[in-house]
Amino acid sequence: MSSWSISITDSFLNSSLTLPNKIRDKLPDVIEKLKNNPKPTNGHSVKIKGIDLWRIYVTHRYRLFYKYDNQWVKLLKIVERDKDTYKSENLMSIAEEESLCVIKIDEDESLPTQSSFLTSEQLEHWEIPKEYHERLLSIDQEDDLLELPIEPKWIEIIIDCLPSREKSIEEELDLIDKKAEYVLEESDDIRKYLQGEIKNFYLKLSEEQEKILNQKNDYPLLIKGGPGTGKSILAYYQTKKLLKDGYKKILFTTINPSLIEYYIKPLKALIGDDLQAKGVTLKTVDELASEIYRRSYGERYKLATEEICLFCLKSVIHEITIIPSIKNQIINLGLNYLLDEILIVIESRGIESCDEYLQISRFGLGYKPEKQIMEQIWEIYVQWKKILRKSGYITTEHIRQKALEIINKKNTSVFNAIVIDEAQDLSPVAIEILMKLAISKNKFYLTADTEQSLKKLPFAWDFLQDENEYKGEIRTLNRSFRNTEQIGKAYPSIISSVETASFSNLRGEKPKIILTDDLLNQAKLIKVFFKQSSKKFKLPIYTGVILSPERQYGEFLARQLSFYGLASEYQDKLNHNSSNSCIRVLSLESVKGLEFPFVVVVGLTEGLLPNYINNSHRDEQKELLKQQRQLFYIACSRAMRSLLVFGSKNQPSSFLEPLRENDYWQIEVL
Ligand SMILES: Nc1ncnc2c1ncn2[C@@H]1O[C@H](COP(=O)(O)OP(=O)(O)OP(=O)(O)O)[C@@H](O)[C@H]1O
Repeated sequence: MSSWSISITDSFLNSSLTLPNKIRDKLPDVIEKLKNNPKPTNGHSVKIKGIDLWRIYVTHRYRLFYKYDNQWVKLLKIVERDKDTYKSENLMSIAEEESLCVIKIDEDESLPTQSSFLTSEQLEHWEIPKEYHERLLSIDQEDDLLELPIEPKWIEIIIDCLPSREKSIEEELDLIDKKAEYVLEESDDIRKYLQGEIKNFYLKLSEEQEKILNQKNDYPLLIKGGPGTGKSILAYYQTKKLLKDGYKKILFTTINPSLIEYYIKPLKALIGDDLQAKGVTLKTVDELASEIYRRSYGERYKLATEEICLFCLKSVIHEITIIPSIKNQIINLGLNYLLDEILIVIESRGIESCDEYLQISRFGLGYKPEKQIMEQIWEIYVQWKKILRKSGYITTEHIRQKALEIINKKNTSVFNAIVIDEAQDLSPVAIEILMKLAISKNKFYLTADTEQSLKKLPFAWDFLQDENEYKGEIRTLNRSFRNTEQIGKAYPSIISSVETASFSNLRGEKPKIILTDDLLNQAKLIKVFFKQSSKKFKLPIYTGVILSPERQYGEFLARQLSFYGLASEYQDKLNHNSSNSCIRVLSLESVKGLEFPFVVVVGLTEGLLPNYINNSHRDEQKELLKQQRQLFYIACSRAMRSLLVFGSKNQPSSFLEPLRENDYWQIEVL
């Protein structure tokens, strides 16, 4: 009876593709043997001297390298036995294998020996789409492969299928060992995968993730954790589990449409292409709220942009009759502060009267005005709303409030379960809408990290705990999977309050900060950084991104890099599209929830990061500074394998100070 579970790596799957068909068919048997007993006592395996690594014969020519521990056998890679396979000393001693029981099979189907870098036969055999063949056949070394504008998945398959040229097999297997593992439920699933019957395998969750997923809860559940701890992953698996448990109508939601777009692929991989048919709705709160609003109030409304809101606010302040000294104080607060006060303090919480406004506990904005001023702000708010309405405009917050009123009146709960990712950026009204749309409050899952809140919103969870009947449970994820150990140690030092989580055992370079005011040289250095990172981690160069605090700066870098021969493109918030053919330059604000192998953050310069908003109160400046520090923290935490930051030499950012005090960053002045 088998007692070991099997996990696999992408490299194992990719290298299985190199196998001739007859040998592929042998894999389930080999895996079954390992399931029964992965130790050399099984009569088929050999331990590699000096390291915790084993190999088992697939056939005379092919070896499967694996590890085992805690009742799990992890299949790393299948390697064809040639002179390269046993480059290293430890692996050289194969004489002992000769006495083992070897599976003898006719290996005629093996591939022809290679003359050029890649051959059409190989590409066909590895099932690389035809459209890429011409470009792939034109290259003559591995480095060129990394710069081809084709989907990263195919480049990774080719790299895994080719014999390693630079690294020893031990080094290569060590790298593979640190990558994600997937669960192979049945030995025969590998054959089904190779025949196209199975498209994906499920990730092997960590113990803490597994525990949260299987927890029986009668309350809303909040899953907290720092960047990269797998909160989104858990949200996907939670959705899958809910379906398995028989829940028919599930809402999966998050903060904006571009993140919804990003989630579609992993959710489909886990659940299937027909999400809607399976009962999973993927929508933002605002999509849901406007659907509800339109059903009652019709389609004839215009959504007020920030510019319109500010313009109307300016005209109200200009025209309103109040004591001049108070008016001056209000003007001194600044239009941006006033708009935040209206949208974040008043509307996002659904405040309906001046009394209520005066009594609420403060959060979000740093500065609390005096009572007299607050009364006038309320008056301005009422007038501002009237002007907006007269001009046919409404705010997103207004739509949410109205939708909530409708839901409260009509009791239109529709979802059996709701999963919310990035809940820290949803307002109390938004969360309340979602709670009301859930038929049962005990199937309500949120993930959040308050250190990653980009808005000045209060954390709706705390608010709901205080003011509503929804008492929930909180669970925390502690292990981060995203970054190398070096990046994982460095970015938390940007915010002193953040504790370093426990990190994956992936290793890389310490992240570098280069201080220079020579922007042309900066573009050249960025190109070198991407080239070196891509080569070091054997990942396609176009998986790298540049994150900029300012559009013009970003556009300049995109132009300059393209000029230096590395195709690059600036993409704004609304125009994100993951490209395989250029380096993307993105705004700092737009990368929440995303991750990239190589990240360059530019603009660590006083005036850019942080960028002071003039005219705001001193307490408010402090809050703004905190927000921008968080933005920098989030940007750096997106980097999976290598991170480079650029700042000014002559106007260094104040955010640099705490980073000089530790040993986690390499700081260089040019
Ligand atoms: N058990 C696991 N094994 C391997 N990789 C994992 C595991 N859990 C998560 N990951 C990987 O870690 C990375 C981060 O996961 P995820 O995006 O879910 O984190 P997050 O907590 O939502 O991060 P953020 O708050 O920064 O958005 C992803 O690449 C994911 O595949």
